[in-house]
Amino acid sequence: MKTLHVAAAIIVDGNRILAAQRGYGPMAGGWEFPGGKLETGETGWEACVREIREELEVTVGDGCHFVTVEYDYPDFHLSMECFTCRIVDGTLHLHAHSHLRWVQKDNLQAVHWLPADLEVVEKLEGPLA
Ligand SMILES: Nc1nc2c([nH]c(=O)n2[C@H]2C[C@H](O)[C@@H](COP(=O)(O)OP(=O)(O)OP(=O)(O)O)O2)c(=O)[nH]1
Repeated sequence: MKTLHVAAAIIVDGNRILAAQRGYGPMAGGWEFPGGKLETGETGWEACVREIREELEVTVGDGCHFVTVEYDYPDFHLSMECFTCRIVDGTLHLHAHSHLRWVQKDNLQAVHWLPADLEVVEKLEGPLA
């Protein structure tokens, strides 16, 4: 089974986290942490910063590795490095998603996360997040 290497941003603003709804493809409608596939030679964090600029037109900083999710979808394996970070420059715009929503940390189940993201959400709800 092929493996997709993805970097995702857990963008934090106080008690809120940014959730993005996929607007196209087989997982359209599901909510995720914005990000995308690593390009050759990139670190996870470099890919995260690039993808967030491309998708949302903002620069993220203060990246801190939070978790790497290993998840088997029916047709591929997902290896997803997730970084907590914050917006340090720019204003949010929608390019790759249909909606954005700031979700309170204590109400993360308010949106329907993609299956691989549930592990991240559970960890964010835990005492050490
Ligand atoms: N960015 C992101 N992708 C996720 C998350 N959870 C999850 O299962 N995925 C999956 C969806 C996609 O199959 C893959 C990410 O790839 P991607 O964002 O480049 O999406 P894509 O293949 O549709 O992109 P593209 O080549 O059309 O630009 O990982 C998440 O929280 N963030």
